[in-house]
Amino acid sequence: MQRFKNPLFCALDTGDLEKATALVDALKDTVGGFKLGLEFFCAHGPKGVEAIAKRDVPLFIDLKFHDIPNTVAGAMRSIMQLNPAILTVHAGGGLAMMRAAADSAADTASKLGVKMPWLVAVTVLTSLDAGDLDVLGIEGSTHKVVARLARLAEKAGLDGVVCAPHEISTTRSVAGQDFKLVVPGIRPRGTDAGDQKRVMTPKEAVETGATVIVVGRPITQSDDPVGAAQSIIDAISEPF
Ligand SMILES: O=c1ccn([C@@H]2O[C@H](COP(=O)(O)O)[C@@H](O)[C@H]2O)c(=O)[nH]1
Repeated sequence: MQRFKNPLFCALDTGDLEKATALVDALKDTVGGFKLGLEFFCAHGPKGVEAIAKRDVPLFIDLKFHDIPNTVAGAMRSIMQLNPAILTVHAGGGLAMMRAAADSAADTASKLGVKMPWLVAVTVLTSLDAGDLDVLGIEGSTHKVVARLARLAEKAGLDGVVCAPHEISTTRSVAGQDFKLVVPGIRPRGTDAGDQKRVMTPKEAVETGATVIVVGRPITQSDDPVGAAQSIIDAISEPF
């Protein structure tokens, strides 16, 4: 049995709690879950997350932890109190940091008696392209870098990675079949890419093998968020 009713997670990138809760109430029967990120968490913290969690929806808390192993292990103990379904760290924090995160999450889940969330590592942000990697002094294509970081995340015991749709096939070829591929950078045809540089349509991403697709602005900034979400679900013809 799959963990979520469908692969679509809606990113609630807002500091407005009323707007976020209204979107959850409107969309909860349509989408598979909701992603709360830095903007929401910096504005409302754990209490804001609890207000959303009360709606009994799967929550992806996307804080992309990136620090020394001891600090990330502590952050993981704290965030696990909110019973998330998915959590993120940055793969660039390295093997020891990712191992510390995985160990801390597993230990805390067992102490709290809650289900272990999927712990996934951000590889190369979807807002970056080959030119940006070059400027950062990172050698190799986005495919090579994502594959390298995915192998490292798997070795650290993580459940999967966050990658752009373009790297789904490469990542699948270097990691196990159960490895989760959480994929932002999703744009229904005709919608604005904004700051995203590596984008694909929902249908292409799911057909290529995304486990979860993350869509924010094309839904939340639409005049009809429920209609926008439903048309994404309709476009993903394969059963999840
Ligand atoms: O590489 C990454 C990692 C995370 N994200 C997050 O996904 C959503 C995408 O929102 P859109 O409005 O659909 O662009 C957003 O919350 C990001 O923080 C990402 O885009 N890329």
